[in-house]
Amino acid sequence: FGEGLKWKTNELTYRIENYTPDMTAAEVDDSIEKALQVWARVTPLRFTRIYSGTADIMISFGAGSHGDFYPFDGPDGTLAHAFAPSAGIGGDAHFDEDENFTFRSTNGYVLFLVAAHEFGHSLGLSHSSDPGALMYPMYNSQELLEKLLQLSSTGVCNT
Ligand SMILES: COc1ccc(S(=O)(=O)[C@H](CC(=O)O)C(F)F)cc1
Ligand SMILES: [Ca+2]
Ligand SMILES: [Zn+2]
Ligand SMILES: [Zn+2]
Repeated sequence: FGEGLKWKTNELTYRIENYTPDMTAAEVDDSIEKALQVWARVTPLRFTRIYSGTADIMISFGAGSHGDFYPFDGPDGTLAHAFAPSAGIGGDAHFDEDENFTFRSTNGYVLFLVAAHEFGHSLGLSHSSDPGALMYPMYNSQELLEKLLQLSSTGVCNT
């Protein structure tokens, strides 16, 4: 949505406003953190979690119409959406509560993958035509998951 904008600072805050019953809170926190780390490794950006007030990236789960002009569509179809950088709703990421999000298993959508993709939008990226790319608008989990995991795992070992 409105890609092409860029954040004016490298210090971004994020806030997890609510949780999905599909996973434990710790798994949601971990998926979000890892998804942000993927971008922190390839950009000068740093992400700080806050627990109240308005963060640059407000993360929430909702189903159907959830307060913006892009109501979700029930199970499958759109899994989530995110807004390009700007004040207010800019940068926010919404996840379709009607999806079954999982932590690592393949039955359902891996939240880490979906979040990493959505945060790409939150950072102003648009879609890639390369089917192996994270920003490819289709969810092909296995290949993406391996690619991201080794990416983020290498990130862990050398930091
Ligand atoms: C790999 O991560 C995602 C792939 C596809 C989607 S999506 O099917 O919800 C996508 C929304 C988006 O591109 O963010 C679609 F266009 F609706 C979200 C995350
Ligand atoms: Ca959906
Ligand atoms: Zn929304
Ligand atoms: Zn996308």
